[in-house]
Amino acid sequence: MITDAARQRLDALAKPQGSLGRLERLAIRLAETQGTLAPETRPRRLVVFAGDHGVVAEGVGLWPAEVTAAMMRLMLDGRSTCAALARASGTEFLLIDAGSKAPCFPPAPGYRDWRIAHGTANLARKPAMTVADFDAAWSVGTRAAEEAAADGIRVLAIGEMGIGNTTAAACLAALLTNAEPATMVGPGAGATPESLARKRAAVATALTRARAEPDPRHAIAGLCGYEIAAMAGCIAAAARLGLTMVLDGFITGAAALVARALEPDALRTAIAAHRGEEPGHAPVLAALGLEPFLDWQLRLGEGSGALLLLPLLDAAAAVLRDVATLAEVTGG
Ligand SMILES: O=C(O)c1ccc[n+]([C@@H]2O[C@H](COP(=O)([O-])O)[C@@H](O)[C@H]2O)c1
Ligand SMILES: Cc1cc2nc[nH]c2cc1C
Repeated sequence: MITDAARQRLDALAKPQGSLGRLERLAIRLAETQGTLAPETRPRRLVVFAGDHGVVAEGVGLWPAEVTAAMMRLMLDGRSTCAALARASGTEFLLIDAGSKAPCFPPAPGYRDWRIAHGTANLARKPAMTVADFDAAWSVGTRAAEEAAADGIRVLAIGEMGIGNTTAAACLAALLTNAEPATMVGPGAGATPESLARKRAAVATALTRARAEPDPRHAIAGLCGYEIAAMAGCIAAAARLGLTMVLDGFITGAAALVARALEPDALRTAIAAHRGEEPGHAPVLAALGLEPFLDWQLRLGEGSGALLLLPLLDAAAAVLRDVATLAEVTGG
């Protein structure tokens, strides 16, 4: 099995066993995702899925929905954090609009306007989307993964942008881990005590409705976001296609829960980049059974945490590939 082979190779290298610490665990996980002791980390691509959220009308956060479009514009101009970090790590960048309220931007190589709708319904009042729209958004993600595979991408970093999406993610995380809703609610992109109280109330109301829904797809669709559904579809498809995927933060984690709920093998090639500051992220990762590799107090989103792991992924691959074994050195 590849896990044992990778462990044996790392133990045989010209270094004290285990001396590269957690880099060795990353090397093993990377080898597992590609089924080889010579994994590749390039070419690679960051896909950021965008969407807007009707629940913003409840006053659940600090920022207006217009910030989603403003950040998308900045991403396309190459001036957002994720655009800068993608350049710094030699990673292609693609922005996929699955359901934002943004204006139509001019066609650009790094931009796909694959919108299913222009924002979700307010999940505190009614289901966020229909199952048909959920399936359509899932297919947007499938298409993104298939395009990446066709382009020869080996590592797909996955992230999102969407004002209000920590509320949707908190709902999905509570539903799919069976947690108390309040444990999944945090400040997101910023909060006041009042906005936090409104967010807790919105999540509790939506959860009561979703938990009464006998069909899991209906329950999920009623809480979801277009970018979250698209990420879930992308994760499931990337697993099927054998693409190594690097997952970003709390919202991406919630999408991974959705993916696994609908396709049990969806995390076969997934690596969790980091454990972030949002309080629900750690329990989500625990439920996913994924070990986060960075603990850097991140809470940005945009795939930023996934991009930060990529140089370490290069390092892990280089160790597996380039370091001699002790037997080669000693001739034994
Ligand atoms: O990735 C994370 O863990 C993360 C944690 C907090 C906030 N965010 C980002 O902030 C936005 C959502 O925050 P909010 O408060 O509007 O729900 C969205 O664009 C996310 O990318 C992301
Ligand atoms: C400025 C800003 C940038 C972001 N990037 C991802 N989520 C975000 C939320 C805000 C508010």
